[in-house]
This record gives sequence, structure tokens and C-alpha cells, in this order.
Amino acid sequence: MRNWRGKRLRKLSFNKVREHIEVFNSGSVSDFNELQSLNDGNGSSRNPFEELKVDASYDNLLLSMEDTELEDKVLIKEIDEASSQDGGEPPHALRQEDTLTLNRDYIAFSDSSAGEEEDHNSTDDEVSSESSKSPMENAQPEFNPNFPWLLNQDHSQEKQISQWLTQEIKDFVAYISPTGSEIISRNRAVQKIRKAVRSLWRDSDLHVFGSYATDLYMPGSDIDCVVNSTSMDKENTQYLYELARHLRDENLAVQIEVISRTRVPIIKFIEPHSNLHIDVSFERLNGIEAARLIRGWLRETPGLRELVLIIKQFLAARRLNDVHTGGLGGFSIICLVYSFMNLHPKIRTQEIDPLDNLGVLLIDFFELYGKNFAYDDVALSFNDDHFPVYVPKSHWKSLLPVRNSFALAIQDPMEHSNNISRSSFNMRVIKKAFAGAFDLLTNKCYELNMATFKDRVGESILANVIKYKGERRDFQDDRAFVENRAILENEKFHRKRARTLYRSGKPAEDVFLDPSDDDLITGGHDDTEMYRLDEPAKKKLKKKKKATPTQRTKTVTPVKKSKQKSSSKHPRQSIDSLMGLSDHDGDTERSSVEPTRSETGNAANLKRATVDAQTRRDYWFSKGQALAKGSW
Ligand SMILES: Nc1ncnc2c1ncn2[C@@H]1O[C@H](COP(=O)(O)OP(=O)(O)OP(=O)(O)O)[C@@H](O)[C@H]1O
Ligand SMILES: [Mg+2]
Repeated sequence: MRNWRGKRLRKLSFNKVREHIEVFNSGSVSDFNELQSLNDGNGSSRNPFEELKVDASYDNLLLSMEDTELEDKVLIKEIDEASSQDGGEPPHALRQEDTLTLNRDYIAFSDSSAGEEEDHNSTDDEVSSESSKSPMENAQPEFNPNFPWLLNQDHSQEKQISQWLTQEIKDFVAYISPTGSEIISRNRAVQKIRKAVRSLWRDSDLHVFGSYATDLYMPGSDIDCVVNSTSMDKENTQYLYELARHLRDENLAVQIEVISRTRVPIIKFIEPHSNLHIDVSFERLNGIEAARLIRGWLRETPGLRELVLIIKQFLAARRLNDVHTGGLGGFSIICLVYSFMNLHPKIRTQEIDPLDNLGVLLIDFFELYGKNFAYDDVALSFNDDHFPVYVPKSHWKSLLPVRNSFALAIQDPMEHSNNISRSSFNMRVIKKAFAGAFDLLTNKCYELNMATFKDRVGESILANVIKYKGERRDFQDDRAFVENRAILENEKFHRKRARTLYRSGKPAEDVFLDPSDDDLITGGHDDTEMYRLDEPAKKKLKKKKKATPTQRTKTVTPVKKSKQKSSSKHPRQSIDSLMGLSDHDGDTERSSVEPTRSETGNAANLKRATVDAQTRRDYWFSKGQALAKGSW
């Protein structure tokens, strides 16, 4: 029934929809959104930064964060008690498989809203009780547990359906972005553990990497830490147990697991005051380097954070984000989304502004990795500038022999011999989930495009593929007001390291920074102090926030030419040349596709490895055909 309806809608409205989601199909993106003034004039839009101004001084803000934190602590106690009662049952592998392999999770999800949809669609000629109200009466939806990010938000009057989806993505990101008390809680947890490590081993220090050091964390994300020492021996099993005992005795760790017989030995535990999950690894710098690299990617790629968070939640809701069960880990997700955005012809040629086109980019992502990507033949790699490139798998010799040719292969930008997605053996299910998401999103777009404005009220597009079942949140993205100390310390680490390297002339891996250097480690702040931005920085941030429409500003930006500056790394090129469809493989194209790494170790296998022009031609041709057939 659903499929039939989808096909009928596709057939009827394909041309019409193409006009509305023009950004997919042509370079003409100059449409003006006539609803902008309507939305601008909506007095109910709530800008958190405006609110802070009304709230009085910045000091008051800090005070209220302290209060929130105290409340949080009470709540955490309750959670602890509750979790100790139900015995913290681990997820059951078989039960998980049932829902995942059958992909029932997202089907069930759309089924759950199917009742509404049935009503909605089977009564084309009838007037439902909801639609009998005027759209403006319904314009501010109340809290809906299926799509909590739409609280007081209504995009049903967006003329372009793709803009509706873009707005919803921004709503979602604003919804899950961290509050001040969450950031403080993370900062303090790390600070306490660091102190404990330094008191146990005077030659050691603890650093944060992973999503907390890149601002890509979800509310429940773990904190990845690494202990490095001058003696470089802390990866030894005896030290792992010593630290585990020490943290337990200091009341800084519960539910401790010491995992020592793996390639990367770690201690996993929960920090009881914040209830945060912490992973501690030992004697490696890769993660600290990767955090800096990823922050660079985020700075130069607008929209990357938004898409990464959406894909993370998409996979988490389906339990497809855990590498231990074959899922896709956070690092692989970042690499996939970053390469997708960098190799997207319309972004590369600066024809679209990614932040204004998150909706179409999300659909395009699902299409690429759900329908078109040649997992059997193509690996994702990074060249010397850490710029993403696709390479034939056959050119990456250390990948072979592989047990399963249908596997995602992503070369670690930090360590070229490492395939970061080697454990993601569930790729078929993940691909199916992406393909399903593409179908669900496009069908919903077609359906809403056909619907009257009245019938669109109370609908969500994103909820067809994203679930968020966490505790209700309050849309308070406080990243501009409370500094993430993991980022600050990571930046200091790199600055200091660069200076030390410069002075010593030693290779990077031989240099260890003195942990007693407080300026490096704590930035001169004690462990209870909150970071405050100084006044000029605060003003700058407020200004910046105003200039960039956030979820709460409700400003609808018409699709327009990208305002991104050209960078020498991303020269403006024709789409044909980027797609590899130009008759000759010119130098410009070659430099953007081929790795230029010198011939050392495994990297030698990648030298001059490239997907040939014919493969690229076939890929884009099949994509074009899919478009023409209306499968998107
Ligand atoms: N397979 C891997 N090979 C090498 N390094 C990895 C690998 N997986 C993770 N890492 C390192 O650990 C860091 C954290 O990885 P993780 O998969 O936890 O992602 P994350 O960004 O922290 O996401 P999440 O919020 O889901 O935890 C990465 O940034 C990377 O430095
Ligand atoms: Mg992590």
C-alpha cells in the first residue's frame, strides 16, 4: 500500500517536485522564498541569545548554570539507584539482530505514525478534525515525543519542501546540542580523572580526544581519553589494573572494565558524579592528532557538524553505531560525511551553500551510501593534505585478502596502514538502512509537496528516519558561553608541541610534554572554575550567532550562491571535470582525485591509485539515470 502510494506520488509529482527541489538537479539556485517575511515576523521565535540578554547579566547565566548542575546531581543519584535496581542488563545480541537485520526499527517507526498518515491520506476529500482548524491555530506544535525537536516549531508553510527538511535538521541539532551544565559536567569529570592520573603517576598526563574534543558529541556520548607518560610503559596490563583500582578507590569510577588483550587496550568505566561513560587508552597520540584534524574539517566545512550529528543519531537509534556489533563508529561516520561533502560536485564548485541545503544533502548522502556506492571496489582514502579521495580497493594491498569484499574501507588519515572501518562487518544492514532512509525521506517529500498547506500542519519529515528517545531537552546550545576544556587543552597541547618540536628539531613522536606544565594542562584554571569568555569574545560570539540563523531564529534563508570563500585547496572547477566526465583527465582533476603520498610503507600501494575516468563516468551516469527514473 505504502509502496503503491509512493510510486503513484512519484509519477504524478516528479516534475513538480523537481521544480521545488531544484538544487538537486541544476545549478540554478536563485529562488526567493516568499515565506521568509512571514517567518521573520513570527513573534514566537525564541532566540536563546536574545533571551540571555533579557535574563540580565552574564553572571546570572553562570549562576543559573550552577543551579542546574546541582539539580543534575540529584537526578544522577536517582538514575544510579534506578540502574542498580534493574541490574544494568547488557543489550542482548540476538534480540538486537532480529530488529536490525530485518530493519524493523525504522519500519516500525513509520508504522507507528502510519495511523496518522492513513487518516491524513485516506481522507483526501474529507476534512479531518485537525485540518478543520486554521493552519495558524496549529502553527506552534506542542511537545511530541516522536519529534521533540519540533516543539513550538512549524515548517509546514515552507514553499520548498527541501527547506522544510533543512530547518528540521537545524531544529534537531539545536535540540541535542549541549547545555552549559552538560559542558561543565564533562569538564569537571575530565579534570578529576586527570588529577587522579597525575597523582598516581607523576610522569603521566591525560588528554581528551574523540567527539568531546571535536564538539561532535551527542548527549550520551562517551569521553575518550588517553594517558601518555615519559616512560611510555603504561599500556602494560599491570598498569591498567593499577589505574582502575586507583580510580575506583578515589570514587571516580564504577562499572569498570579492563580490556587488556586487544590491539588498543583500554579501561572503560562510568564516572559516577556525571554518569558519563569514559574510555581510557594508553600511550598513543593518534587520537589527539585526529581531534585537531577533525576540528579543522569542521571549520572549513559548514554543515559537517549538522550532518554528522544526524547520521550519528540515525545509526544510534538503530543500534548500528557500535563497532563491537559490526556497526559504524563515530570516526568512520565523520570520514564518510566529510568525504561526501568534499566530493559533492555542487559543494566543490560552490554552487550551493551547504548550510542552506542540509535537507537535500542528507537525502543525497543516503542515496550515495545506500544505493550507489561500490562497497566491493572502492575505498575511501586521504591524500597528504588529508583531503578525501576514492581509490580502487585493489590498490590498497594491505586490505587484502578481505573476508568480506562487501565491506567499507576507510583509510585512517592519521595512520595509513589502518582501515578504520574494518570492524564494521554489518555494512549490508547499514547500507539497507541508508537506502530505506532515502526512500522514506523522498516519499515523504513527494507526499508533502502534493499536500495542501492545511494538511501539512503537525507533520515532520525528519521523524520518518530519526528517533530521539532521550530525556526531554530545552534547546539550550550553550557552546558559545561555556568553553569546552577538552578543545582548549587540545589546542594548547598542539601549540606547545609545535614549539617544542621546533626547538628540539626532533620528530614529533619523540616529544613528550611535561605534565607539570600547568599552563599547558589546565590553562591556569582550577578544577572547579568555569570557563568564561571575556567580554569582547562574548560580543563577537553573539554577533556571530545573530549572523548565522540558528534553529530558534526561524529565519528562512533563500537558497543562494555559496558565500564561502574560495580556498586554494578547493579550487573552483567545472562539474564535468569533478565528475571525471571531461574528455581528458586533466591535471586539475587528477590532483583532486589522486593521492600524492610518497612511496613509504603501505602508502606505496596508494601511489597513483585512482578510480579511472570510466568508473567515475559510470557512477555519475547511473546516478543520472536514477534521477531520470524518478527514484530520486
Ligand atoms: N578504528 C579506529 N582506528 C583508529 N582510530 C580510531 C578508530 N576508531 C576510533 N578511533 C579514534 O578514537 C576517536 C574516537 O572514536 P569514536 O569512534 O569514539 O568517535 P567519536 O567521534 O568519539 O564518536 P562518539 O561520540 O560516537 O563516541 C577517533 O577520533 C579516533 O581518533
Ligand atoms: Mg567517542
